[in-house]
Order: sequence, then C-alpha cells, then structure tokens
Amino acid sequence: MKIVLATSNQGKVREFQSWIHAYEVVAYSDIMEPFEIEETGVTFKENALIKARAVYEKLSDKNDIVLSDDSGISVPLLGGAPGIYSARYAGVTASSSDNLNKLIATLKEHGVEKTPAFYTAAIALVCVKGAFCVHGWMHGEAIAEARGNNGFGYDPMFIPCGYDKTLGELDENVKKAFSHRARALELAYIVLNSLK
Ligand SMILES: O=c1nc[nH]c2c1ncn2[C@H]1C[C@H](O)[C@@H](COP(=O)(O)OP(=O)(O)OP(=O)(O)O)O1
Ligand SMILES: [Mg+2]
Repeated sequence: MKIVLATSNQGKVREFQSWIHAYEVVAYSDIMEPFEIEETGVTFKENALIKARAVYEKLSDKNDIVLSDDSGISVPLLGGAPGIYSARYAGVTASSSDNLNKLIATLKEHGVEKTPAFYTAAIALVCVKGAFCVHGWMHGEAIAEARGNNGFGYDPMFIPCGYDKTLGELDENVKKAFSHRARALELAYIVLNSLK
C-alpha cells in the first residue's frame, strides 16, 4: 500500500514527500498518464474530493490510498478572494507568478502595504474504505511585494503570524511546523492510522 498524490503542483509534491515518512509517497503522474481534472466544486473540500476520486478511479492497485490537496489564500479585505480560485486568479492559464503579481497589484490598488490573510488546505483521502476530508489553516498577513524564493505560489508575499519575514524568506521548517497543509496532514494521519 502506498500513498498516491493527486496533484500536479510540484510544490505540494515536494512538501508531502519530505513530510510523510511512514508511507511510500508517489505523485500520480509517476504511475499514470497525467490528465486534466476540472475543479468544479465551490469549496476546498469539494475540489479536494473531486481530485482524489478522479485519480482513485484510474488506479490499477485499489489498495493504494489517494491523497489530494485543495488549497488557497484568502484575503478578508477582498471579500475572501482569491480563495478557492487562487490557482486561477490571473486567468485559467495563469502561472503562479502571474497569480502572485495580480494579488500584489490588487493590494496596491486598495492602497495597502499589508493586510490580514490566511491559507486554507483541504486534504482528501480516497481508498477502498471510502472518502474522507480534513482541513488546516495558517493565519498571517499578505504584503504588497514579493520577498524570497522559498516555498511556492503566494509564499513570497505571506508573513505568518509571529514572524516578520515571508514564507519565501523563512526556513522550510516553518511551513513544516504549522502551515495549513501540515496541520491538515496531522489530521489526515489520524484517518490514515484508522484505515490500517
Ligand atoms: O502553501 C502554499 N504556499 C503558497 N501558495 C499556496 C500554498 N497552498 C496553496 N497555495 C496556492 C497555490 C495555488 O495558486 C493555489 C492552490 O490551488 P490548487 O488547485 O489547490 O492547486 P494546484 O492547481 O496548484 O495543483 P493541483 O490542483 O493539481 O493540486 O493556492
Ligand atoms: Mg488546481
């Protein structure tokens, strides 16, 4: 039994592979031809389940467990945007730097240098015993500039609570200690251990 990650985001793959040691972890594209999965849900949970179910359907070994992550950054000043649309914020074909630059430009349009923001991660697990979903959050501030190259996505503009540097500048262990994804993964372990 191994964990198959239903994601095409290499930043997520890197984090899950470096954080999960109790199981063999592979990206789904290592064991099948990658395919388009439409994220038609209106919540992180719905989209996480859509991605995990789509990959589980195509698995040849149904004893494997599929793990997906649907995540994003929400800015209360912007009514929660980009939220579940974080990966499509600057358009459906946008790169992560397009999205980052759009959020920086939007904050500047609102005349703010920093504003409260939070990340959400929904992790779905789909296996022979059913489908499960857990969540995690990380609070902090979004700033109207990009600093540092660590992490991925919006990390260069996100300062976690209790720090004065962005996740782009901070050591990777900070994300491992209390990121939205790390917190959701802690809960996912409870589900995983009960599936054994
Ligand atoms: O820790 C994070 N640090 C920085 N940015 C992050 C993080 N976590 C989510 N994000 C951003 C990236 C992307 O703009 C969106 C996720 O979108 P989301 O659809 O879940 O992932 P994705 O399309 O990149 O890959 P996939 O759907 O194949 O898993 O939120
Ligand atoms: Mg996506």
